[in-house]
Amino acid sequence: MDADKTALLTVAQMREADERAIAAGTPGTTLMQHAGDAVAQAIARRWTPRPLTVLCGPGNNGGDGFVAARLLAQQGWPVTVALLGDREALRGDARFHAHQWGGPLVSLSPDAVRHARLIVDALFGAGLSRPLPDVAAQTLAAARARGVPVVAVDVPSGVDGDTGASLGAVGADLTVTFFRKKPGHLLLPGRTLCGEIEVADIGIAAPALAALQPQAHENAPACWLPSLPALGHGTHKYQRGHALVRGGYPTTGAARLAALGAARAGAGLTSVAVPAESLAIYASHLLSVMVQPLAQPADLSALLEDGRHTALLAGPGLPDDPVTRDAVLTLLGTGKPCVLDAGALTAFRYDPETLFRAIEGPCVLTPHEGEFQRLFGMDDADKLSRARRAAARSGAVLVLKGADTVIAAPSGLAIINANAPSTLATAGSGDVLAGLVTGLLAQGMPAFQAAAAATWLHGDAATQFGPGLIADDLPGLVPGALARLAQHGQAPQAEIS
Ligand SMILES: NC(=O)C1=CN([C@@H]2O[C@H](COP(=O)(O)OP(=O)(O)OC[C@H]3O[C@@H](n4cnc5c(N)ncnc54)[C@H](O)[C@@H]3O)[C@@H](O)[C@H]2O)[C@@H](O)CC1
Ligand SMILES: [K+]
Repeated sequence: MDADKTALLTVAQMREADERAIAAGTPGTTLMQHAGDAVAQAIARRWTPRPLTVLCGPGNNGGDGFVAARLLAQQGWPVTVALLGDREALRGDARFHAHQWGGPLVSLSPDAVRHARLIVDALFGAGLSRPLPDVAAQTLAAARARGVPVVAVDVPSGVDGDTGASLGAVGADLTVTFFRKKPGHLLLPGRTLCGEIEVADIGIAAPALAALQPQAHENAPACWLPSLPALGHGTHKYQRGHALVRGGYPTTGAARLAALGAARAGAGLTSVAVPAESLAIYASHLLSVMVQPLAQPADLSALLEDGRHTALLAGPGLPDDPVTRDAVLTLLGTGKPCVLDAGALTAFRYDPETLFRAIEGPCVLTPHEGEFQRLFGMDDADKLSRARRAAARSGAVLVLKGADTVIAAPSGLAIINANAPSTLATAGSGDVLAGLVTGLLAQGMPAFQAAAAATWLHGDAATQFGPGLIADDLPGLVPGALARLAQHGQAPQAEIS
């Protein structure tokens, strides 16, 4: 897989890709023919012929629907088209293909799906910017209520391709989209509404992608594999970095999970610096991780003078108090790669600018939604925009966690992760993630790539386990996830930038 395959296009970029392909000599009617053909083929691969109703809208999405209807009818499927609006009102390529349709044509209404055993939703594409018309929502809902499978063209109508927001979408079992996915296929609730997603080639030349300069990607090894640390013959543990985690007390499990994450990600040495009174607790549960007692919070500065640490983590298990603030500012003051999570973020809720000013070296912030809002404030923008804005404001790489984790760099480059099973919704799983990022940073991986790779490994580790997963299991599953990277083949020439 090459990184181009992971590109996500905005609605505007997809329109531009269509226009470029047309300008380069492929007529719009041909692109639409290919799009409808891809939908028909995706259907024929999954279902045997049965009564099919194709719901067509007033734009080009509807045009794709007319093509799919014609091709499936030619293969013997009993097909009815239910049109929103008037055939004579259609324009351009859609008008052309609508006039190629000679089969039954009815007006869109819930009645139109009464006898259907499969529905194609070609009402609206990813660019819809106003709520789905009532009759469209009602017709789709009527089909869903009867349990009839729905195949969406481009997106389930009502899903915003840029944000994943629902403008009254009902959802589909299969979504066939064209050329590349859009962010809305991966961001919630769009991702859930899409069902299975198939990306079809409709004849837009791949080099067109470079001109579009995509700024978002779907997380996959191709995005970061070339900068994943590799072991060579004779590698010494001191060449694999030294991760330091600031542990807390009385909450000790979080930092221990994080430390194990850092070690499993491949840091040559991992240490936890802990309040002296908790030394025995940490030491009795960690064998391969070194435990360093701090008699005074100020001892952290002295410990860091040693200079051999290559990445630093604070947050898991720390309270959001002044001691944590000081610890964070001490870590950031070294200029070394830092990861801040949980209490280390919330400690700056009343004064985020102090934190942002202190961020100078490579830094990764890993908030969940609550921590994000405490630090960056409430904002009703979509998740991708919020993560990008927060990265630009803080100067750090943002990992805005959730089932659709967004990793954003201050430059605006972003990666959306779809590789996270819901079993990760368990206490402590974020601590392990913070540790994985730290372990990769410790080995010299750049912050954006380390954040994306850690998010991928975290999800892939969980995927190997299944139900019943707890955070304690995760560090031990990371080696399997690392081993599976080999299946992604040769590293591509260039990762995203
Ligand atoms: N040549 C191309 O541009 C290609 C486009 N393709 C298809 O074209 C789609 C995009 O086509 P369009 O840009 O025409 O978008 P849509 O098919 O989503 O249609 C938008 C049309 O609906 C109208 N509209 C929007 N919201 C409405 C509302 N709430 N109520 C009533 N009318 C509303 C708009 O004024 C516009 O006429 C893609 O999703 C894809 O399926 C594919 O055929 C590939 C080639
Ligand atoms: K659609």
